Amino acid sequence: MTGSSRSAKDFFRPLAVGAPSPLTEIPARPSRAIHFFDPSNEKMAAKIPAMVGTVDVLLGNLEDAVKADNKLAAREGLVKIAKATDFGPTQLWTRINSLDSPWVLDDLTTLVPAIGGKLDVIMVPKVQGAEDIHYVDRLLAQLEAKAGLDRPILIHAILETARGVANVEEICGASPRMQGLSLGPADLAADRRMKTTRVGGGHPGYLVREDPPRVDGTANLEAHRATYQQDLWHYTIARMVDACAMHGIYPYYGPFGDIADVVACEDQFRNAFLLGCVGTWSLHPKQIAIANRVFSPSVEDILHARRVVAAMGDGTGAVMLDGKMEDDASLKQCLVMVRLAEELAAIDPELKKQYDAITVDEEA
Ligand SMILES: CC(=O)SCCNC(=O)CCNC(=O)[C@H](O)C(C)(C)COP(=O)(O)OP(=O)(O)OC[C@H]1O[C@@H](n2cnc3c(N)ncnc32)[C@H](O)[C@@H]1OP(=O)(O)O
Ligand SMILES: CC(=O)C(=O)O
Ligand SMILES: [Mg+2]
Repeated sequence: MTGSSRSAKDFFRPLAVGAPSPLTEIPARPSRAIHFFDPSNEKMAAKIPAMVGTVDVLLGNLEDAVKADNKLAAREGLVKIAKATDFGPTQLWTRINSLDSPWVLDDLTTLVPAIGGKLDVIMVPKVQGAEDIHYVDRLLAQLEAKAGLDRPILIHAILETARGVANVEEICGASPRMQGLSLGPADLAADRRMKTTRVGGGHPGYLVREDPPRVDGTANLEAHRATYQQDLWHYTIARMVDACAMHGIYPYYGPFGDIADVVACEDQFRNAFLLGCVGTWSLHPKQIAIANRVFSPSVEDILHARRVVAAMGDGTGAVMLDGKMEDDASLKQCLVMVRLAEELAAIDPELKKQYDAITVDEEA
């Protein structure tokens, strides 16, 4: 409840008479790829029904990347697609326009009555602090009550301003609707006055160089020295992950704009996965497979995790496995993997087959 002006006993009370009760726990629904589409782009929109079941989240984007002249068409297009499509296991999200824009009020007052029953999560861009979440929270409660919705729509915030990063913990704890956070590297870079011009990913100038070799104690500054590119986003992602974990919500990478560079995209996604993110964005259909692969634990990882679980028995003490010590803390890490695999297997039959084929030899 950090940063909220509500007292502890009021935190889970609905913010409007007749609004659905807030959730006390955010469900861990698989969301490896949040796939963006522009509902005003007829060609793109026509592909969406066939993508149901192939991606964990479909997100109708109304904000940046949608032309100002197309804002109304995007909103109406999303309503049309949502009404006409059975999303089955796939979640439907939207990214509304920023809270200071001329479009956001109509976004919310149109979408909630029209398709609120189908919308799982509303992504709010350029969130600066808890006050932005409080505003959306109350408005959603009023709109949900009016529309007679029986479950609350969740909120996902994009971390894309310096103030937002500084306030990350209070943003995560601002409402029981908070589902998660995504990194917004493009707007964040601009807001911080970083000197990059890319959408996510690394930069060749952001590096460390190995020390010069020394000859008789003297540095040879003419010698070749390897350089290692560093991750521009490590600090922000690490802050996001901690803030989300602290509040029981979910962190995500964000967009990787170099669509052609699938290798660097995979690396960036994997760094985020290893640091604790549960998913990422996909801007182009070819990024979906990358995200699904990266954000699903590998068969090798699950085999190892299950072996540790089997070897640890009741989960206390310490054992040796393959020459390494395993104990209560490594068991907990393995259980994170095993539980994630179970959640993913429940919605991904191909992955289920792979995980089911793993046999754990308890003597090994
Ligand atoms: C910083 C931020 O805010 S990031 C979030 C905002 N940005 C976005 O949402 C961008 C979403 N993606 C896009 O707009 C597009 O993918 C672009 C502009 C990046 C590339 O588009 P194109 O040049 O058309 O890509 P490309 O030619 O490879 O497309 C191949 C096919 O996939 C379709 N396609 C492309 N992107 C998508 C998508 N996101 N969803 C569904 N279909 C798509 C195209 O319509 C095309 O269909 P076709 O084969 O029938 O002609
Ligand atoms: C994700 C996003 O909106 C940004 O990078 O600005
Ligand atoms: Mg942005």
